[in-house]
Amino acid sequence: MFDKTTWIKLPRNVLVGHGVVDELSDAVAELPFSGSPLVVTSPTPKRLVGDRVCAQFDDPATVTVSEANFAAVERVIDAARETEAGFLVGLGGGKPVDIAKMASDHLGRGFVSVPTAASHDGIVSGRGSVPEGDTRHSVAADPPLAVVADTELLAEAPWELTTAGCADIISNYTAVQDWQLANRLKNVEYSEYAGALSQMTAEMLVDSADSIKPGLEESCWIVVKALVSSGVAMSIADSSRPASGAEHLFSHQLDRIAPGKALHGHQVGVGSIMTAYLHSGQKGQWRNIKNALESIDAPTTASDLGLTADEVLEALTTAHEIRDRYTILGDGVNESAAEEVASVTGVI
Ligand SMILES: NC(=O)C1=CN([C@@H]2O[C@H](COP(=O)(O)OP(=O)(O)OC[C@H]3O[C@@H](n4cnc5c(N)ncnc54)[C@H](OP(=O)(O)O)[C@@H]3O)[C@@H](O)[C@H]2O)C=CC1
Ligand SMILES: O=C(CO)COP(=O)(O)O
Ligand SMILES: [Zn+2]
Repeated sequence: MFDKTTWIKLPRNVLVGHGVVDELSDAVAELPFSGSPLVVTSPTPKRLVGDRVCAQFDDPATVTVSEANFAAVERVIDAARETEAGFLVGLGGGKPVDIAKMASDHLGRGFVSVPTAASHDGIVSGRGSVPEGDTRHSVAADPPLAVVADTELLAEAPWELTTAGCADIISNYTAVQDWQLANRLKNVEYSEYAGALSQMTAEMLVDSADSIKPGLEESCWIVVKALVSSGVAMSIADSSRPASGAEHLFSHQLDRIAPGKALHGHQVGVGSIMTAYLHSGQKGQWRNIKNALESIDAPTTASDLGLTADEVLEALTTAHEIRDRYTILGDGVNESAAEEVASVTGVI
């Protein structure tokens, strides 16, 4: 008997464009929600666009979070219960969106993602990432039922947030290579469809690199579409594998060693340069990844990230301990090999 079952959870309405934040209530009206939302946001997005969002609903409650942690998720769960919110709106960067996502998953109430920064693919995906103890990587959580990405707002956000989103997508190259390697060596289940979608997303972004420039609203359009596509690849795989390999392990380890120094996307971009080298050596595609990152003005070195060489080397040699996910790092890169890859690629 054929006994394979796949359950792919995807957003239903995805709005991307100039001024679409004012269409949030229309996007929501089509969804199986009732009542008013709880708007989960953080200080800057609240100041920038909170009133425009709240004005579209009947007396919505708001929770402002400033840290991504489980206490904040609990606070949001309590507020949603107290206010009998019908659904949650995550308004902001990855932090409030993830907190809303985790709380809505716990409550079994839907949520809508309204990103104000195109900083990584978590704004779309069925993955939630809230640090707990030593854990930094994402866990499964229901994806947003709608994503409303206003390119006018996103284009006004600091440019580095957008380049971080680009770098998160460029890192899909090495994530897919790691996934294929794990399939060959460890028989890890691999989805051709999700792998191809993720790789194509990275290729399309790199092909558009010339159109990705600060102040150009079209750049945000390109990046958001790529983030959506990467999120879909993760939903198809029911795993972050298509978009997260050794370069993400390196970034998660940096979040423990040197917290708050650099953005997620920027860290994975630099990680991707090094893990591409580990995959294929001098003649491999690490130069293409580095060139692509340079062309959009994303960091390519330890000092661009505000990190010391020692921090990079420590993260690279210990990244394999982050989670049970087989990658090119195998059972660990030793110190001299780490120094070689980081110096040949110009990271240190
Ligand atoms: N779910 C997933 O798969 C993933 C989740 N993550 C998580 O996402 C978070 C990081 O995401 P990131 O977006 O960088 O983090 P934040 O939400 O912290 O946003 C970064 C900064 O940008 C500010 N900001 C947001 N929008 C604007 C805007 N339009 N204009 C000016 N400033 C703005 C924020 O302000 P303020 O300080 O007021 O919030 C904050 O200071 C982490 O918690 C990480 O764990 C990361 C990768 C993947
Ligand atoms: O950031 C992600 C994909 O870009 C999620 O990956 P992790 O599961 O490693 O947190
Ligand atoms: Zn990522």
